Formats: sequence, structure tokens, C-alpha cells
Amino acid sequence: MSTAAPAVSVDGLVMRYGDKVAVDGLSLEVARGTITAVLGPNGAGKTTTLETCEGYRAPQQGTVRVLGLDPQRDRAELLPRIGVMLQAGGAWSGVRAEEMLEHMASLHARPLDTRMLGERLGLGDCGRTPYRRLSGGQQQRLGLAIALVGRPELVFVDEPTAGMDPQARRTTWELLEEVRADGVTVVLTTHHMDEAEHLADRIHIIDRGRVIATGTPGELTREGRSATIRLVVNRPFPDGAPESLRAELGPGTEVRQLDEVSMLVHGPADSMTLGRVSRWCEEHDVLPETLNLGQRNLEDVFLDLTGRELTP
Ligand SMILES: Nc1ncnc2c1ncn2[C@@H]1O[C@H](COP(=O)(O)OP(=O)(O)OP(=O)(O)O)[C@@H](O)[C@H]1O
Repeated sequence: MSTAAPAVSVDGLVMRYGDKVAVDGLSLEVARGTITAVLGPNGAGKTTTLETCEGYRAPQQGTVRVLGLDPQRDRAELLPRIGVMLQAGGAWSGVRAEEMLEHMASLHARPLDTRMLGERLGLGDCGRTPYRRLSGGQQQRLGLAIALVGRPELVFVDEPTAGMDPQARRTTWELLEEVRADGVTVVLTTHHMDEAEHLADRIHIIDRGRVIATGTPGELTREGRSATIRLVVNRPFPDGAPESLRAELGPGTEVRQLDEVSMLVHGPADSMTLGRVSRWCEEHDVLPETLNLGQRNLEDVFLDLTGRELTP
């Protein structure tokens, strides 16, 4: 564990919009040089938290420090050192992509080469396209280029791959990994658990304005009370098999039939459950060809903690 001061520290943050509590006593830290994901469902309070770190909103309660500075009081000192990729917009509608990027570069003392950055992000072909005519994925990539052009020490990226096709998503992930390799700290929000699992050194899972779990992807998915069991049998299940297996396993278990010979069981991660599945097979005259306890993913972690799906 690094002893260096954290890049970001949020302590007891409370944010409301009128009567609505958007952030409810949220605390988290981001270590320097890492990719940290703030993962949570829509409306969990991710964007509001990020906007407070970026200095766009003043904390109503609690404290926020970014690179050791107060994002409100020390805004002028902080701004040249951070990059921000907004969730939507970030450019005015008529401006061409390359003009926007060059304009942003001109605001920084030592900007990156805009042509190279545009090429790297696959913006080469649309440099002369007005912002409003860019696809959603292209607007996202331009937003990321704008966040990176000033060689920030820390970048905040809000839903970096929303609206991107799988290939653009991969490229964006690679780029964020390169940025980290250069020593830049990356804080990203996402509601895609695969994105958090793939990219993040550390994940803060948030729900209803609070951090409900923190850890590396491995730590979060190893601990816990439940697992996914995959069952594949030698011949089609009898009618009513999922209901009958669920009854055998008791409460707290979900059973989903995938096709005529396979089922997924989500339930307690213990040998008793495996034993019961095996006994049920024997009683129903089907032979398990596969019966294995799968690795939990972040979706399972979220379900364990909240009783709800991360991506409904
Ligand atoms: N300007 C606003 N006025 C009123 N309510 C708002 C405003 N911005 C956000 N909210 C509400 O505050 C809560 C938290 O919103 P926030 O955008 O921070 O969540 P989020 O986790 O980023 O969600 P998403 O993934 O959908 O962007 C939500 O219930 C949202 O509806």
C-alpha cells in the first residue's frame, strides 16, 4: 500500500437536490497512479460525486480534497492539473472536432500533439465534422481527448464508453491503461461491471449515495456468501425442473434454465448446496456432466449486498 497522499479523498460527502438526497455521507480515497472505478446503478450518485471533486459543485456537507487541494477554494491551482471528461456534451454544437481539440490544447502550457491524440482515439476521419454531427461514440472519444490533451496528473472520466461499439470500447480501455502507465491517476464512473472488472485497480461500489463495498476486483469477487453453480446434464430435464430444484435448495436460491440440458443456480457458496444439486439429479434420473462452482462477478457482489440487480 502506498504511503503517498491520496490523489482524491472524499469524506462524509452529502449532496442534495431540493429534498432529494443524491449523495448520502459518501467517503472514498483514490491512490495515485491507479485506475479507480466508481461503480453503481443509474442514479447512485456517481456523477454528483465526480462533479464535486471537479469543483463544479460545492460540498453541502463533508470534505473533498483533490491532489491535496480544495476543488472550490483552490480551483485556479487545480484546474491545469486535472482533466475532465463530462458525461454529455463538453463542446458547443457547431464546432469541428479538431478545432475543439486545438482550442483546448491552446489553454494548456504543455499540451499533447492533437493530431497524434486524435489518431490514437480514432478521430482522424472526423476532424472536420461539426460536433453535433459526430456519433455518440465519437463525441465520447473527443471528450476523452479533451480530458487528456493538457497532460493532466489526474483525469475524471464519467461513463467513458457509453454509446461506443465494442471495438471503440477496447481502444478506450487500452488508452486509459496507457494513461495509467504514464503515471496518471484515472477516476472513472461506470455502471458496466465488466469495465470496472477489466480496468480498475480498485473499485468503490456505490448505491443510493453511499459506498457499500471497496476493494480490488479480486477481493470483491472472492469474498461473499453466494456463488453461481453451472449444471449441465446428460439428457433433457423433466418438466418443471427449475421449480423443483429451487424447492430442493430452499430460500435464497435462484434457478434459471438456460436450455434443455443446462441450468444456472445462484445460491450459497457451500458444499451443502452442491450436494443438494447432485442429489436432485439422482432423484430425477439425470446425470451431471458439469457441476461446477463459478467465480462470482461484480453483479453477484451487488446482488448480495443490495438484493437488487446492478443492471436491471
Ligand atoms: N440537477 C439535478 N436536479 C435534481 N436531481 C438530480 C440532478 N442531478 C442528479 N439528480 C438526482 O440525483 C441522484 C444522483 O444522480 P447522479 O447523476 O449523481 O447519479 P449517477 O450515479 O451518476 O447516475 P447515472 O449513471 O444515471 O449518471 C439521482 O436520483 C438523480 O435523479
